[in-house]
Amino acid sequence: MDATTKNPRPARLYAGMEIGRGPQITRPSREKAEEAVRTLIAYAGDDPEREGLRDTPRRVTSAYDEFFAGYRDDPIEVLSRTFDEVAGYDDIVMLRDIELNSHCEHHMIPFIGKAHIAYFPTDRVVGLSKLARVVEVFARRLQTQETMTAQIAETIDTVLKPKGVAVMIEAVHQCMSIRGVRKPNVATITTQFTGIFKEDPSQQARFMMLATERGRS
Ligand SMILES: Nc1nc2c(ncn2[C@@H]2O[C@H](COP(=O)(O)OP(=O)(O)OP(=O)(O)O)[C@@H](O)[C@H]2O)c(=O)[nH]1
Ligand SMILES: [Zn+2]
Repeated sequence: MDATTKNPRPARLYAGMEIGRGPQITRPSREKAEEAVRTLIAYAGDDPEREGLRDTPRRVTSAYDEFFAGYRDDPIEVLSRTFDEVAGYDDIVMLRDIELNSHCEHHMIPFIGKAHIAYFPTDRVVGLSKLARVVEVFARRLQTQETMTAQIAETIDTVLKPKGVAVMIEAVHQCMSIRGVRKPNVATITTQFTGIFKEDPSQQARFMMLATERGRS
C-alpha cells in the first residue's frame, strides 16, 4: 500500500477501561460464591442440602469461571501480535458468523447469536482467530449487546488503526424469551462502523450485503 492509502485519522486514545481488562475489583472467595448459590437455591424454594443439589454450588461457581472468563483477559493484548501486510492484498477482511454466548447485565441470563466483523487493513494484518478471540473476551462478561458491539469495533480500531471497522451482532436474548415479555426468537441486531464503513455508504452496503446475504450455506 502506498502512503495515500494510509489511515488519515490521528491515533486515538484507548477508551479507558472499556476496551481493556475488566474493572479492578476484589473477587470474593470461591467459598463465598458457593454460599451465595446455596442462598439462591433456597430462595428458589428447594433444599440446598438434598443429595441432587449438594454439588450444585460448586458446579455453578465453576460455570461462572467459564461464563465470565473475559474479565481476566485483555482484548488489546489479544490483537497485539500482527503481521506485515499481505503483498498485493488491498481490500476488506471479513469474518462472518462468529458464534457468541454472552449474558445480559440486567438479568444475567444468556443471549446467544453471531458476530460479523470486517476491517480494512492499512500496514498490518492480524491473525484471523484473534478477531474471534476479541469477540470471546467481551462476550464473556456481563454485557448489553450495544456495548459489546461498540467495544469490539473500538478495540480493533484502536489497536490495528485500519481504514475502517464494521461490526454487526445478531442475537436472541433469553431474558425476552423465557421470562418477562416472553417473545421467543426475536432477533436483536446492532451495528457499529468506523472509518470508511462509516463515511462511505457503498462500503457499508457491501458489508451489510456480505453479512446478511440469504441463501448462503
Ligand atoms: N438495550 C438493551 N436492553 C437489554 C439488553 N439485554 C436486556 N435488555 C433489556 O433490559 C431491560 C431491563 O428493563 P427493566 O424494566 O429494568 O427490567 P425488567 O422489569 O426485568 O424488564 P422486562 O424484561 O421488560 O420484564 C429489558 O427491557 C430487557 O429487554 C441489551 O443487550 N440491550
Ligand atoms: Zn436481560
